[in-house]
Amino acid sequence: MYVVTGEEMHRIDRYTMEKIGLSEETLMENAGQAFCRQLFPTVGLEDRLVVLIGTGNNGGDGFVIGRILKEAGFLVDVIVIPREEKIRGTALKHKRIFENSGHEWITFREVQEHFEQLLTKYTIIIDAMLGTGMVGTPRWPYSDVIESVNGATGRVIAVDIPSGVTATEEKHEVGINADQTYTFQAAKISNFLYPAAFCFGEVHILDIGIPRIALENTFETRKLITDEKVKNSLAVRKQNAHKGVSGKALIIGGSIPMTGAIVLTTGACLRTGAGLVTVAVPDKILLGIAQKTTEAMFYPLPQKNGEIEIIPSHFPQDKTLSAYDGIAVGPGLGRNNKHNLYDTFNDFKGNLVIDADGLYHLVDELDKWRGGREGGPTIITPHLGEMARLTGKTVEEVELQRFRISKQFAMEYKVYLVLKGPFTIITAPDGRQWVNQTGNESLAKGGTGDTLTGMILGFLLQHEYITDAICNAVYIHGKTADELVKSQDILSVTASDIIEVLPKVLHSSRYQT
Ligand SMILES: NC(=O)C1=CN([C@@H]2O[C@H](COP(=O)(O)OP(=O)(O)OC[C@H]3O[C@@H](n4cnc5c(N)ncnc54)[C@H](O)[C@@H]3O)[C@@H](O)[C@H]2O)[C@@H](O)CC1
Ligand SMILES: Nc1ncnc2c1ncn2[C@@H]1O[C@H](COP(=O)(O)OP(=O)(O)O)[C@@H](O)[C@H]1O
Ligand SMILES: [K+]
Repeated sequence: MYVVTGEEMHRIDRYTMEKIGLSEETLMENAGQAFCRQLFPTVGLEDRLVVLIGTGNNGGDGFVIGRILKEAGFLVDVIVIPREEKIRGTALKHKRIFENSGHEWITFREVQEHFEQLLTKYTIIIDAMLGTGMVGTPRWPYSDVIESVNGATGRVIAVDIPSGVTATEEKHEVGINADQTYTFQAAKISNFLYPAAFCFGEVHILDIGIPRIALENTFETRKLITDEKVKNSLAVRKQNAHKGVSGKALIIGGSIPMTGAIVLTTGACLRTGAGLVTVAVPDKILLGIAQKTTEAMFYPLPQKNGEIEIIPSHFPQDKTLSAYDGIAVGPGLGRNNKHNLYDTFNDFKGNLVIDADGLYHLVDELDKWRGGREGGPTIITPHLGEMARLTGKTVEEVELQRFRISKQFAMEYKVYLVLKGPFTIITAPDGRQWVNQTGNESLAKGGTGDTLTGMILGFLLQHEYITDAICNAVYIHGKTADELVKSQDILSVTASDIIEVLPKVLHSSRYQT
């Protein structure tokens, strides 16, 4: 399942037409047919439907949908919003097919005076006005129609994308608030960017017969993490495994005011398969942490200002770091001391995960990190605020362009970047991206990110491919929240709950059918 911009989708369409030879007319017919196949089980003969049609190919899809619904005997009105003569090209062909089949449509001008009143009679409103070809903000009369539809009571289903929303990382002013969006062939990028994401409602991605090669050959990969991908890529453990080959993890952090974070990271790391976990914390808080992490071992360090110092002499590569396969640094680390992350970890050969306060300190040494470190891969897991700090942008700027900004950063600093939040985006140093769809707002609570860090580290120790490990951790993390809200109020979920249900969710993800 791919995620595309409008421009990329147009390139894919062109490839399909020019290189493969499927005509636009056929694709439009397929799109309308696929839309109706999805719609039919949800409509009854008592429903009153309306299809709102625009000038472009989105409107062309609307004529196909209108024709199929009328042929099937549904009560459906078709309203052309712009002036009729503006309809051209393939959309015009399908308008003629609609008319030649003996069906009638009306113009918006005819009903403009009582349009809002008219909308109240429809139980289903199909929005085929503006698609991925829209530029800027919707002009009149679309602007008024969008407002009226948003005030109507019927179920609103957007064709391909809610009208008014662009398939870009640009801010949109006004858009249809759809209950459902039936989108064609690939998810559209704005589906995962707020506030546009609010407009989409429940999304269904429908196959309209564009061959896979057209997608693979025409844009750089941006994909959804699917249930199937996770199921097929979860790590397995060999029968003759022992703790020494199941991954040795070192988790660095914890401070006097923040003891819980590292407990959560450690718990999650163990629950995702780590063979041995060692926790590096200030000696003064070791005992308290030890009481909560039965299986962990400890690497106590002198505390200064209630925190540890990450400097090469505290973590010598040959005597200490070389014993570990993976390291996570940052949970509860604190911000009082100065650290030297780059020189401490540059030669470390395993995977290095940097989170939370680790990212806070990373900002001070960013220049050194450009191009990546020498020893091995680095994974960073910022939320929007941390990403804003890393890039010197505002949170709003990052939120609007999460894909573009992640990609730029991951490629420049040669890191695997996990930009957290609803629809977490994972970017590899070569620019490939994956979008996660699991999880919910119950995760908006302190400690849930610390848990994710432990899961990422745990999976990195098990998986062959780094991107599989990260995607699977992010997906399972979200799925624990989805599982928890089935029986627990959305306000009540805690980070500890995630660790508690993790074994069950991991098991069910592995064996799901
Ligand atoms: N090209 C293809 O192969 C296929 C395209 N399909 C449909 O085609 C859509 C894309 O078609 P188009 O590229 O024609 O684009 P649209 O259908 O989004 O419409 C663009 C039209 O809207 C007008 N327009 C642009 N910006 C506007 C604004 N701000 N205010 C008012 N009017 C504006 C333009 O003058 C143009 O006529 C997709 O979303 C999808 O629904 C499907 O039929 C499947 C196949
Ligand atoms: N509204 C939301 N929907 C889905 N996931 C969310 C939402 N809010 C937060 N999350 C997830 O919860 C975690 C929060 O991480 P973070 O902000 O680092 O928390 P902390 O630092 O307190 O541990 C991330 O994995 C993020 O993707
Ligand atoms: K639309």
